[in-house]
Amino acid sequence: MSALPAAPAVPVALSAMSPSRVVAETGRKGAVVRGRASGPAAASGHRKDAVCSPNTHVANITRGRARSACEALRRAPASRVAYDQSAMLKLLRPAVTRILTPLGRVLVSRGIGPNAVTAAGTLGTAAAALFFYPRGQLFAGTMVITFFVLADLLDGVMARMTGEGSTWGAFLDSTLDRVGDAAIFSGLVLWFIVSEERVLAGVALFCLVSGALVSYVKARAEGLGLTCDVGLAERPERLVVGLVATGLSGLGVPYILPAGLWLLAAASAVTVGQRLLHVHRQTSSVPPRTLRRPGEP
Ligand SMILES: CCCCCCCC/C=C\CCCCCCCC(=O)OC[C@H](COP(=O)(O)OP(=O)(O)OC[C@H]1O[C@@H](n2ccc(N)nc2=O)[C@H](O)[C@@H]1O)OC(=O)CCCCCCC/C=C\CCCCCCCC
Ligand SMILES: O=P([O-])([O-])O[C@@H]1[C@@H](O)[C@H](O)[C@@H](O)[C@H](O)[C@@H]1O
Ligand SMILES: [Mg+2]
Repeated sequence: MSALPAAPAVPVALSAMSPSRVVAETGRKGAVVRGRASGPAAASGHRKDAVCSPNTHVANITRGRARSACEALRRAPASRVAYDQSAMLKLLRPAVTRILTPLGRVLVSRGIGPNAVTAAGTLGTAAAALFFYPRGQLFAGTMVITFFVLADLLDGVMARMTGEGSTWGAFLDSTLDRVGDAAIFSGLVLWFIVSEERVLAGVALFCLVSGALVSYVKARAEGLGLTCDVGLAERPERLVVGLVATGLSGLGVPYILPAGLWLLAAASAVTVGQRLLHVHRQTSSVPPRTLRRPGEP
């Protein structure tokens, strides 16, 4: 996930930017393309920032790659490019970062690196989900999973703090997230099978698959040099809805788990649709030869 510009991002007359004025700001995960637009957009006093290749960390942005994504955006009609359709929980990131920073410092001072935290977080999440959930220990499982899943925020904090962020770290972080998510929803599927709740087993399976699809669409789009940082239910939203519903159900709250899972299934499906549309809008206005496949110069 990436930090968005502090002020609300608004559509900007990107076509008014000259490539030389497009600057890929790095140093945080999202690269923000900043330009001075002229015309009505400038007169309105709106910020002239557009998130460009937002899921790409500085370590894995080459200037050419950033430029290719920016070019794609630049060619798209401004009115058809949505810049800020992202989910709301990322607004909590600065506060969460402040809270986790002291812990990150302690770990770093003991020689623990971000990749170790990424791996430990995934191992803990997967083990807890596959141990507690199939036994119906939904509250205990949720508490342990919540503890480990927060490592996904801590690793990024540590990477930024130490300047040890790496392309491998970014890749590992995203890949292991898929393992953790799959374990959480597989644990629930197994529990529903054991308790003969076939419909809910199907809904949990749908959440697993659609959540993975949400992430895949974004990764594939970004691999092609496009942007896809949009959607109602990004990973933090999916986790909060899934874990709160499961945890409360474990405490005996009736109907909360089916309600949460159905909500999550619908929100994930909508998010896949939003992302497909976002990518389609970009591709329909970009000549095919400007799209790069990974590995192509
Ligand atoms: C009764 C109602 C109770 C309600 C309780 C609600 C509680 C909610 C509590 C907390 C919510 C916190 C949400 C925080 C959201 C923050 C938003 C955000 O942006 O999150 C993103 C994170 C991490 O994403 P990512 O991994 O992409 O970013 P990083 O910063 O980690 O990495 C960035 C770059 O760093 C580099 N790097 C990283 C790692 C590495 N090894 N090397 C590297 O180089 C690399 O370049 C990276 O690209 O997203 C998450 O997905 C984590 C979300 C956690 C959600 C918590 C869910 C828990 C919620 C509730 C559980 C409560 C259950 C209660 C039950 C009942 C109680 C009575
Ligand atoms: O696409 P999505 O699943 O909502 O969210 C994604 C996370 O799940 C992934 O682990 C992270 O590294 C990506 O940056 C992205 O934000
Ligand atoms: Mg992380």
